[in-house]
Amino acid sequence: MLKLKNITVAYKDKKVLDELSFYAEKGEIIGVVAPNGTGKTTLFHVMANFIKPKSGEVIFNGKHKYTTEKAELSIRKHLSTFPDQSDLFNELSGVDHLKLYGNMWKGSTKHIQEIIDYLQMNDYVKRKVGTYSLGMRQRLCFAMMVAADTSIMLMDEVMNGLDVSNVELISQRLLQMKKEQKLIFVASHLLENLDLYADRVIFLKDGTIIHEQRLHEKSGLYIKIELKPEQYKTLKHKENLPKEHVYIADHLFCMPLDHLSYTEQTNWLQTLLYYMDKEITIGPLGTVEHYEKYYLDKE
Ligand SMILES: Nc1ncnc2c1ncn2[C@@H]1O[C@H](COP(=O)(O)OP(=O)(O)OP(=O)(O)O)[C@@H](O)[C@H]1O
Repeated sequence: MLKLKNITVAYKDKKVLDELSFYAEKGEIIGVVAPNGTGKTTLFHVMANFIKPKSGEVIFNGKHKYTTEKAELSIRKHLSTFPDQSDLFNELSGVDHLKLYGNMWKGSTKHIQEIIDYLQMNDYVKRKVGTYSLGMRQRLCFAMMVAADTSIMLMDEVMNGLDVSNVELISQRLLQMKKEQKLIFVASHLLENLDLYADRVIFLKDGTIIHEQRLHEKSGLYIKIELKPEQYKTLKHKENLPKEHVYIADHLFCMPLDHLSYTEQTNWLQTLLYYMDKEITIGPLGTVEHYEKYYLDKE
């Protein structure tokens, strides 16, 4: 559905994206993760044609590219981007904004009341946006995307400034839209939240995708335990650790369980229980752990 081919973007001589390639299908939610200033927004701006890459191309449905104004218009009918809070009109109401997006993309406003009900916006949606809190504005921005109802949605920092119950509400709606075969990109710093709904999480570094984590495929199980560097050193010295183990960001030891017999797994658990301070968990490496591995580890 959406292909990025060898995308390079540079601001002056600083390369932000470097020959980045990627393919995404409908019905996917893709998390985009990286520290501040790495290039997530730049990537979204290339996909939306707000920035022309120095080289490379964006291809929709195998053929449409941003080559002419006409081609861009036909792509933009199917693609919406998360509004910036500063783009909202303070003198208009939330309903006005939803009608605007509904009319512009879907050519209808009939579906808007359901969105208002779902996102629990009835109390304030008729008021001028200038009176909204940060969280109310953010919810409105998400509601505008839902009103646009496009097949591709680029959501930059969708969960910013939202409380726990709103994060949950929006997460559930994202899952519903995925079922409707939307392709949704979510750039977020709420890493654990991505594990709830993303199919894949891509990690950006040095202008490219350094890791792609597929969340719904069966992935390896690990015993995970917090260890101080001295404890890890002792463990390493005393035990014959398998080379596949990982020690992340000087605090988390992860011991792979795959390929071990039941007895070996039990023995390792007993060994590690000796070091337990807080808790031992068993599970696959999640987005948080990959993040720490790629961005917080020194080597
Ligand atoms: N118009 C611009 N001119 C010069 N440099 C820019 C411009 N826009 C972005 N950059 C630089 O490109 C890099 C990537 O910025 P980008 O906004 O894409 O990062 P990000 O990963 O979205 O960050 P954040 O998590 O803070 O939103 C940063 O170093 C930024 O300073």
